Amino acid sequence: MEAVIVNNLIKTYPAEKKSVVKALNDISFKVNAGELFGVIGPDGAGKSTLFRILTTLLLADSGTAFVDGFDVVKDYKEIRKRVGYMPGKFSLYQDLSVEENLDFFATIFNTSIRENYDLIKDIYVQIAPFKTRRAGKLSGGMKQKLALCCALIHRPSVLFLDEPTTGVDAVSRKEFWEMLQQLKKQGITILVSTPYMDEASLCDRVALLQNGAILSIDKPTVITAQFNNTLLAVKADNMFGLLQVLRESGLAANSYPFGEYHHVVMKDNISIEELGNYLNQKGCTTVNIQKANANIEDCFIALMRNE
Ligand SMILES: Nc1ncnc2c1ncn2[C@@H]1O[C@H](COP(=O)(O)OP(=O)(O)OP(=O)(O)O)[C@@H](O)[C@H]1O
Repeated sequence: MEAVIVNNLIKTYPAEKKSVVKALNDISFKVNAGELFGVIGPDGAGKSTLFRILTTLLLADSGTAFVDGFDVVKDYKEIRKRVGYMPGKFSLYQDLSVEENLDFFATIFNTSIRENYDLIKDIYVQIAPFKTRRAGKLSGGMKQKLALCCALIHRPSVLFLDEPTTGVDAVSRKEFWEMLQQLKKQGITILVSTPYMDEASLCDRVALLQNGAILSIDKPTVITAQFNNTLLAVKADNMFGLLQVLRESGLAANSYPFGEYHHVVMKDNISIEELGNYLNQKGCTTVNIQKANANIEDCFIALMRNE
């Protein structure tokens, strides 16, 4: 069964000089019940707009969407009972304590912390030592855990997490994804948006979103397997100079900084030796060339160029 169905959603916002921004440009997709589904895209791709439409906080210009079988427009009251939503910006009451925030969210959903404690227990024990601390005085990682507890306290069947790991340190990010895997085991469908491409591999399936359009949608391993150019990781003493030489060479279809290397997407008929010789001729020193495996970021860059 599908937990989310999106058909031809279009959403525009008014922009300057009577023009419009197409935040969602006719997108369609489905999410299966129990899936951990990632919406991956840079700032401005349309992630928040999509989540706000699916959680009934915003109306689309056209198209239809269903969550848990209910129409986001006609059945918005039913959907609000069934979804948990963690918005991108910290949305809890800064002046209420950890415990008071949780109690508040439980009360507005007509439930209690006790009733659903088993669902949040593993997350809540991590913030319980600070339960009397005001939410505004928590660290970023703790705020994120509290927000997740509040989004779960009414036992939603579909959970929407909008950029939950943005601005959170690497350790907390890892812990957060482990928590999502545990929630998935409890049968909750999870839609999570993120600008961090490395998080794609932690999802069952992902939609790559750019300028309101889906560039690709599949299992992360299927998307990376579709990258069919030779990809090289290249390093030299002068990385800035190396990038310029690569871009002027005409040997690469694309080249871009990637961690401590530059990734180079080779043109079909060019060998690694040819590239190495060319770089040496052009005065690049201590050149190191290795074959690389494309990850989601490489695929995203390639798909964006094709667009
Ligand atoms: N209320 C608004 N009025 C005008 N334009 C908007 C409004 N909200 C969003 N936009 C524009 O719509 C596009 C999509 O924005 P959206 O916030 O959905 O993207 P996002 O992927 O969530 O990125 P971000 O992380 O930057 O919020 C962007 O170009 C944004 O500037």
